[in-house]
Amino acid sequence: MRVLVATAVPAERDAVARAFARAGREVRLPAVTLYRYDGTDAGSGHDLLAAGVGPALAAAGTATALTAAALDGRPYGLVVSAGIAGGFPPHAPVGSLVVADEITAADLGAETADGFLPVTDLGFGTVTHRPPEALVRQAAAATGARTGAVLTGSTVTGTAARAAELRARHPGALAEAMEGFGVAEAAAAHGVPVLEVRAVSNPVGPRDRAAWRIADALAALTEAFGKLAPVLEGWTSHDR
Ligand SMILES: O=C(O)c1cccc(C(=O)CC[C@H]2O[C@@H](n3cnc4c(=O)[nH]cnc43)[C@H](O)[C@@H]2O)c1
Repeated sequence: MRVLVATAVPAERDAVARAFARAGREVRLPAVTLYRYDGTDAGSGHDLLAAGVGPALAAAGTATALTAAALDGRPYGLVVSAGIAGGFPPHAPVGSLVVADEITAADLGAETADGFLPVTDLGFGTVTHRPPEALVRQAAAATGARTGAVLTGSTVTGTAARAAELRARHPGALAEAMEGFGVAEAAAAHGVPVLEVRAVSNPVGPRDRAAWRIADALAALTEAFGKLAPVLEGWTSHDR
C-alpha cells in the first residue's frame, strides 16, 4: 500500500522521516514537494508532505499529491494527517499520542443567537470524517495511543472558556489541531481512506506558547511512526 503522510510544518515532516532512519528521495510536484521512502515493492512506501498550517493549505497540498499519484497510475491507498496538537486535559495529557476515530471540523458553520450551527445543519457538506475502525484499532494497539475525536479549527484555542465550549459540543474530543479535516476532505474527494495521528505538545486552554513541549511531541511522533509504518503499509481496506 502507498501511504501519503501530510504534516503542517517541515519540523513535523522531519520527525516522521526520522522513523525511516534513511534518506528519502525528493519528488517535486507543482506547488508541493514530497519526500519519498520506497517500500519493499512498487506498490508500497511512504510519501511525506509538509503542506502548511491550516485546513486550506492541508487540503490543497494533499489534493495535489493525490492527483499527481492518480495520474501517474500509482494511487495512494491511505492518507495520514500527522503532527503535534493541543490535548484536552485530562483526557489527552502533554506527551500522549492520539489516533482519531473521528476527524471533525469544529468551526465550520454559523454562529447564531442560540449557539453554533454546523454546516450540515444548514444543509451543506460534511463536518466529520471517520477513519476505518480496524485501522484505528490497529494503529492504537501498535503505538499505545488513545483514540477519540480530533477537532480541526483555523484558530488555536486560547481561553479556558473556548476549551470548555468545544468539549461541551464534542464530548469525545481528545485533541485539537488545524489540518486533519482539510486532509480528510481531499482524501474523501479521491475516495481514499484517512487516518489522523497527533502527539500532544500543549494543553488546549489559556494560551501559554512558551510552555508548548514541541521537542517532546516531535520525539513521540517519531517513535509512533517507527511502530506505525509497518501497520500502515500492511493495512488493506478489506480489514475490518
Ligand atoms: O516552533 C517549532 O519548532 C515548531 C515545530 C513543530 C511544529 C510547530 C507548530 O507550531 C505546529 C503548528 C501546528 O500544530 C498544531 N497544534 C499544536 N497545538 C495546537 C493547539 O493547541 N491547537 C491547534 N493546533 C495545534 C496545529 O495543527 C498547527 O498546524 C512549531
